[in-house]
Amino acid sequence: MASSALFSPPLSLSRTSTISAPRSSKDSIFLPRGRLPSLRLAAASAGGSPPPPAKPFLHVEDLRAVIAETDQEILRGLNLTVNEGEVHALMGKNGSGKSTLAKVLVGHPDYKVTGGKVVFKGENLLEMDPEKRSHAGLFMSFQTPIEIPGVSNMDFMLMSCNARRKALGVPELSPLDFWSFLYPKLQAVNMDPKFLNRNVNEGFSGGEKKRNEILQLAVLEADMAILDEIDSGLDIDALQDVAKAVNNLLTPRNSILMITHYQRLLDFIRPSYVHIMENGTIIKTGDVSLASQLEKEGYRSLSAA
Ligand SMILES: Nc1ncnc2c1ncn2[C@@H]1O[C@H](COP(=O)(O)OP(=O)(O)OP(=O)(O)O)[C@@H](O)[C@H]1O
Repeated sequence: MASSALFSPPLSLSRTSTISAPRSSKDSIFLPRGRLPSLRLAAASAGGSPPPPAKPFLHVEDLRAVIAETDQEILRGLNLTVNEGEVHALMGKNGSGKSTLAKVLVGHPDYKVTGGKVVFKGENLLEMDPEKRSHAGLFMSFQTPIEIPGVSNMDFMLMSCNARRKALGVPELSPLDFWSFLYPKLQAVNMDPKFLNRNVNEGFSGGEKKRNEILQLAVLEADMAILDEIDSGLDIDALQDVAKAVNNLLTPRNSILMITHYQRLLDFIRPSYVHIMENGTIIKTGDVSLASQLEKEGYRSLSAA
């Protein structure tokens, strides 16, 4: 199976077998995800019943990983917890290990885990093969999405969708049913249906590839999406379309870890937390103001060194 099929992930069929249409028509681009923690606190201090405790989705503890071929260590004792319903942004200088973390989490064979643990929805993620991770609800959108010559986009999405349904014991969709399932998602991503007849990502522009990644995410209904620089190569309209589509997919029961270099993405998809990575570990965590500080003062102001 093509690697992107292995790493492109799954849906939460446990909660619904279809993705609902965009929640709000009038552009939920600016959904206040970043306010999740403070809303919890506000509810508690207002004397209402305390909100249920946050449910950990992804728990990474002291994670160490090397490049399989050379044994060069890239992840050096990384800790991270993403709870259900949260959006986390991961920032950091070039080469700090952000994409490596993402690829290690989905089980990319270029890397070997040498220490630590990763629990995803209560299960040991590191014991699962990449396909099982996908079926468990983990999705990764690659920084440079791969092309799959000879496989039409439509066939690829239908196969990926039905592979997960099969794994979860949910009835597979016929091509006709799949079209009804897919059409609102195409609209949410503002993508021309003609891209479905082309081979996966073949000849797509950078922006078209990113939209296609988000369409895959919508089709697979992942519980947790790791989005590696979905903003790179997008013009401002495409960035807004993609951000809007991502926001429309967000519910209180799924989570996002998005890797980015730029605050502008965080203006559209508001994170609950921002983490700064350096030299294979997270050196600082804060709210979205960390990204503003970076924008103004650069990484030198935050460096652990
Ligand atoms: N498969 C590999 N083979 C060789 N070196 C690798 C491999 N994967 C990662 N590296 C190296 O590991 C380091 C971290 O790379 P990674 O892509 O994770 O950084 P990043 O923080 O995502 O960078 P950027 O912001 O530039 O995308 C880099 O020095 C990179 O060259």
